Amino acid sequence: MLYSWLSFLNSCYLWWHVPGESRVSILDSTLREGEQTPGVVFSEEWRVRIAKALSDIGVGMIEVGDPSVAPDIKSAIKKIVKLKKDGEIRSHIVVHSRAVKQDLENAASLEPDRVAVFYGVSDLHLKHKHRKTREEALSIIAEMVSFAKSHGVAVRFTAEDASRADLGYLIEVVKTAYEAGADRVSIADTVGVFTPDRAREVFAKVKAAVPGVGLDIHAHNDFGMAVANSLAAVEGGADVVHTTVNGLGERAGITPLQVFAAAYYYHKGVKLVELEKLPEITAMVEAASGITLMPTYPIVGENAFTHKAGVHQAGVLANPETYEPIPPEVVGRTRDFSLDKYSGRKAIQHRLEKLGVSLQPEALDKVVEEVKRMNAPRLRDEDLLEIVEKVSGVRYRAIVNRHIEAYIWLKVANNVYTTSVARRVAALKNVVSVSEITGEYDIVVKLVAENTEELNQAIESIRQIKGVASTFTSIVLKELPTISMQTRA
Ligand SMILES: CC(=O)SCCNC(=O)CCNC(=O)[C@H](O)C(C)(C)COP(=O)(O)OP(=O)(O)OC[C@H]1O[C@@H](n2cnc3c(N)ncnc32)[C@H](O)[C@@H]1OP(=O)(O)O
Ligand SMILES: O=C(O)CCC(=O)C(=O)O
Ligand SMILES: [Mg+2]
Repeated sequence: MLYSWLSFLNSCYLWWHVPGESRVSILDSTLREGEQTPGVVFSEEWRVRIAKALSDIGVGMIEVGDPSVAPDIKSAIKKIVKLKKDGEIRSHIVVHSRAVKQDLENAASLEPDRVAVFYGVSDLHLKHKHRKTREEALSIIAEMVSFAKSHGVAVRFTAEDASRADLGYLIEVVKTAYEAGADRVSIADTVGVFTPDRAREVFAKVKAAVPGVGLDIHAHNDFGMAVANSLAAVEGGADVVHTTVNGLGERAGITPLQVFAAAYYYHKGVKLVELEKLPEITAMVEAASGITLMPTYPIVGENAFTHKAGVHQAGVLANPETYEPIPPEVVGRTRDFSLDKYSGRKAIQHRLEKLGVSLQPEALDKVVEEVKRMNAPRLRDEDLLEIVEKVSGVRYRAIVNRHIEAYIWLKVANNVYTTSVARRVAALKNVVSVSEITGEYDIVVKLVAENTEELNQAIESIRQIKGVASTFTSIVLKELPTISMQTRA
């Protein structure tokens, strides 16, 4: 009960990281930028599930798509907005739109919390895409922002390709959008050319020139710097960071939610979302998008908390901080060791102890030698036990039966002499042992059969014995070696 209250308070706190606050919050664009990943389309059902999951982990804003792109996107946005109105989603809902009146009307008609109007502001975009001068663009931006605003929604203006725009002109753009009614402006690094220093500088200068405006960083990952640039933009004055789950998006994608949130926690000590739920949402978006992460992916990749080199493994066994930036549990992960020729005595001994095997130093040395000779990738527990068996001559692996073994628990009817029933059972074919016992049952019988048909017949024969009131059958799946078996070998 206490836990669910704490969890509820935590999610309120996370959700409250919304614009207008001086704190940083996340805008997740998996449903808009993420669906711009080549090969990805989300079904309506996935869109709604992803939106709920993002809200549940405490994302401040969710960019749900552009309804003018396709009918299914519009229909899913309607469902998501309804869930927001019904209180099932707490994040602010943001709808994307070109600076086109018809598109803006379409976006605003869905009654999201905010409409985001984008327009390219670099000379490249102005000349080749929009075929407009800088001055013409300023008046289009002012007109479209105030048009959107007149529909009763909050408005963000996105300065597309801002990182390649002239900084003086970018500041004019931000002022224009702000004065026309956009309380937030997204400074987009559309082709990922920011460096952390430049991102920090641009955000600081824009913020100094237009102090009242809230600033978003939308960082593409073309040179692998999206997370670093987003952190630097925050230092410069951004208070909303755009992310996608698993870093989906155009080309190399944008800032991955999981990596940014974990890095922010490491560097600033603040949890922007419920970090321990990150593996869950990672798997959800992998399933929805059909794009699986490479094992070395930070934070949520399979190897992110797995140690291989013996020196690392020994260090981690002494103190995990030696080779881990944050404890895996913080982000819902667990630590693992990959054993192969790179492992040393400590890691191998540790794994064997976990398997319940304790070796003398000389035997351990032999096992380590054998592991190093093998040149095999990633030993499974079964492989390691096989090596130990080879070295020691002792059987450690579970014995999987080729025939069927079962235990039959019998209840004897009232006023029937238990031993007379036990004797009759003992005389049957397939019976290995019969014991009279205390407790809920009176007799336990061990049976061995070649197949299920034979087992079934044996159980039937037991049931037909006069005085047997009821039976309960347990089939043996695996038999483990006992200390006495190990000593015998
Ligand atoms: C950096 C980003 O990711 S911003 C988000 C980009 N989002 C999208 O592209 C959404 C998916 N796009 C689509 O479904 C379609 O391109 C639509 C529905 C938006 C437009 O389709 P069409 O009308 O057939 O136009 P088409 O795609 O051929 O060309 C884009 C047109 O939009 C114009 N345009 C581009 N950006 C903007 C903008 N921000 N505001 C207004 N017009 C714009 C282009 O100049 C071009 O117009 P033109 O035909 O006069 O040259
Ligand atoms: O709307 C935004 O903030 C960003 C638009 C976009 O996807 C981009 O410029 O890369
Ligand atoms: Mg983008």
